[in-house]
Amino acid sequence: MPKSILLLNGPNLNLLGTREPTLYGSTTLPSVITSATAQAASLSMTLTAFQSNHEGALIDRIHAARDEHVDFIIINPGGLTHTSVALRDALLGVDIPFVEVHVSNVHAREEFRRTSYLSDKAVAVIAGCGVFGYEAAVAFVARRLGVGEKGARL
Ligand SMILES: O=C1C[C@@](O)(C(=O)O)C[C@@H](O)[C@@H]1O
Repeated sequence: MPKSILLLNGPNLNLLGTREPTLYGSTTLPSVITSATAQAASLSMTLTAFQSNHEGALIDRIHAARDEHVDFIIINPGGLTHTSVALRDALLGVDIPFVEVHVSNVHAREEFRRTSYLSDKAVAVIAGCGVFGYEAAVAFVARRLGVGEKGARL
């Protein structure tokens, strides 16, 4: 079985590419997903993507990931990063390792964006690299899982 990644995007990330472009750039979410899917395949992994503007839908998708034996989750929780105990509990509940990604540098913005309900439980946190953060996350997960690129482990 190839290793599998679930790429989750939370509220408002469907607007990526058109939303506040000075902060988030001009690359759309479908484009990010197409690239990440191809990148994962090139590293002998599968990648499934899901975006929702609804906290409960994201939680349901995380629960389903356990039944699907997903190996790693990459999540940009959007604004739920700073508010959601329930999303934290879902990720801890399924016990699937995850990487937290933010397109913008959340530490260089409003004070409330410096608090994350997920970061202390994430294997890694990537912020401020623009949409390259997703590519970095997929490459990191491959190394962590010991696939692709000579099976190097982090
Ligand atoms: O929706 C988002 C996007 C974001 O997660 C990012 O990718 O930089 C940062 C969050 O603070 C914000 O609410």
